[in-house]
Amino acid sequence: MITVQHLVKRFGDLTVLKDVNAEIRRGEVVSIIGPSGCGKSTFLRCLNLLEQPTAGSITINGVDVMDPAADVALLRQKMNMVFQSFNLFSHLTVLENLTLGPIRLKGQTRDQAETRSMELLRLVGMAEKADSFPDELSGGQKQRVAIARCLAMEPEIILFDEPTSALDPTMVREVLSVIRRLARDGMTMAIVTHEMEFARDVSNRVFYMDEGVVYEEGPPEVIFTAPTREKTWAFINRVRTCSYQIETPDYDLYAINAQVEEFCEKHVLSRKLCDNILLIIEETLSLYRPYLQRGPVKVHVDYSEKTGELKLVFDAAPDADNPIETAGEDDLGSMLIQNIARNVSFHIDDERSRLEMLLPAQ
Ligand SMILES: Nc1ncnc2c1ncn2[C@@H]1O[C@H](COP(=O)(O)OP(=O)(O)OP(=O)(O)O)[C@@H](O)[C@H]1O
Repeated sequence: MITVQHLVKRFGDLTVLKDVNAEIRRGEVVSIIGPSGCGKSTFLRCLNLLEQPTAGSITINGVDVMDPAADVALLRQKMNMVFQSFNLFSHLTVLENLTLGPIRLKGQTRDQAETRSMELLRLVGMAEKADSFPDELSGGQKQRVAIARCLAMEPEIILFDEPTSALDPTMVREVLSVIRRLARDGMTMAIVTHEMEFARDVSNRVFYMDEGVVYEEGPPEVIFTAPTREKTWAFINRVRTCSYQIETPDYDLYAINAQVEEFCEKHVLSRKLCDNILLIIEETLSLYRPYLQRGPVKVHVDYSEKTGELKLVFDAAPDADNPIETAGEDDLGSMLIQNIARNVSFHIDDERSRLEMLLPAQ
């Protein structure tokens, strides 16, 4: 339904979107997540030309929206947007906020527009407030009215730009329930959100944005539990991380230990976990000693606040073999590592080899 290719957006010297490629299909609910400032809202605003893209192409049902001859008003009806700050007209009643667009832009009669608007207000639980003014409503109520107003334009897709960021928790729930209801009814939606649990259970697909691109995309069960790329994993798990580079076989283990202890104290990790990290690093580095002649080994310690798990990654030259396998099953160090660590895995790609393992919190 919507195809985005090589989308670039610059603000002066700042390149926010470097090369965004994405597709949103009819009936899909896509959540867009990612660190603050990575360009999620900019991406959404480019889709309906609230921001003019610098380069690239966007098509909706095969129609190029960046064609200078494109009807931007019609496009915005098809891809209607719900904003964080509601954007209701404060001098109009709730009902008038809904009927304005259909009367002015879609040529509906007042009667037609009011009948449909009342149905939509019922859908979002706001019919009772039809004659109220926006200032008389809570934030959650305003946002539900804004969603009904958006629906009144019969969009093909709704773009939600952080629809709950300005709301307190009870109101977040009422707005999310309305969005869930629309998802059940098969509405196509793209939702920029910081509500991870919601993104997880409402979407068919999740885009994780980072570095100016859709860095990883997939079904929520993959993105939220087993993302394949490093930054997605770190974001999802709210990872605290530290790294050390070991250059020679005569590395200073005391200095590394002191840094690990400091990291553990800072993140209030248990004494036992800290001792296990120290032990595993010491044993693994000693297995890596022969490779240190050829190049450095980097040690990453990643602690996930969310799962309470600690991941250790040893990153070496691509010609390094799995040092645990090389040492053999009878090696004491290798036995210790296998006893304490879980999910020990070893991968090689063109540039690096990586030995990864998880240490349980308890
Ligand atoms: N109109 C603008 N002019 C200049 N810079 C802008 C403009 N709009 C956005 N930016 C910058 O672009 C970057 C991306 O902003 P954007 O709001 O798209 O990020 P985001 O991922 O939605 O962030 P958040 O999750 O914090 O809302 C930020 O550095 C922001 O300051």
